[in-house]
Amino acid sequence: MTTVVKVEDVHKCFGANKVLNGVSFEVSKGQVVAIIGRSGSGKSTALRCIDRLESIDSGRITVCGHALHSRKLNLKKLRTDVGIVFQSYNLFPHLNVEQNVSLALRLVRGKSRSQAAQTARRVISQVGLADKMHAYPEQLSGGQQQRVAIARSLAMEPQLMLFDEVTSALDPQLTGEVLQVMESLAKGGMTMILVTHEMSFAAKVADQIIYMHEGKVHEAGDAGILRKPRTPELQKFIGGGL
Ligand SMILES: Nc1ncnc2c1ncn2[C@@H]1O[C@H](COP(=O)(O)OP(=O)(O)OP(=O)(O)O)[C@@H](O)[C@H]1O
Repeated sequence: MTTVVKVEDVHKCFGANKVLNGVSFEVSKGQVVAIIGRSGSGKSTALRCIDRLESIDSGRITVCGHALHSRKLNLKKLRTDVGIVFQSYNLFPHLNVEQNVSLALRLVRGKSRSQAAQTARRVISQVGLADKMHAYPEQLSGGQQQRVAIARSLAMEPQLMLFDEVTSALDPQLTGEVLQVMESLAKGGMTMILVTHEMSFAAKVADQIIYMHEGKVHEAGDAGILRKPRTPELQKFIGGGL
């Protein structure tokens, strides 16, 4: 199986705070990996290192064939191969949905206005917002705005999608509609890494669960580790069950 992400013995400090303390894991093409763990365990930092939004102190990370430690790293190509969606949507308020999604296609991918609009319409329909094509962000719910943010990433045709707690700011109903889009992406074969607090979603969709604890991969495996955790730390984290 093709390896899309290889993280090897990664260490990272913020000042005296050791945030990643020897993290290693691999993600194969088409796999969905959920990173779970307590607040402050280093989940988001690990994810951000994969897109080179954070640099690392030691270790190696290879993503979609890009060696992130290489001096020859093509950051622009890395960023087009890897899509990342955050908790905050960061849409342009003065642009409508179609324009928000097509902007990067024109600026980064150099597509013509009509080519970009065509791709935008396809991915906006994919996230279930065909009827909101000309709406402005303020006219959309949080869940709809988050789906636009996902569409914006999809438009770049990434090989890997990273999701950093994308439903944390949403109420349960809106969370459901965003998770549904993520689930359909997973079923479509997209390689995905998600940092999430949605345990039942992780159990349902992820091929691999990574439990981070104090900057390390403390326990990893398929969804079975959520039903039968081996370590007291993961048992305690899951608490009363899914
Ligand atoms: N840019 C930064 N500068 C300094 N410290 C940071 C920075 N980013 C993260 N940290 C610290 O690194 C530690 C891990 O943060 P990180 O966001 O990776 O944790 P997390 O497991 O994703 O937590 P949460 O679930 O609350 O988002 C925390 O102690 C945090 O304060």
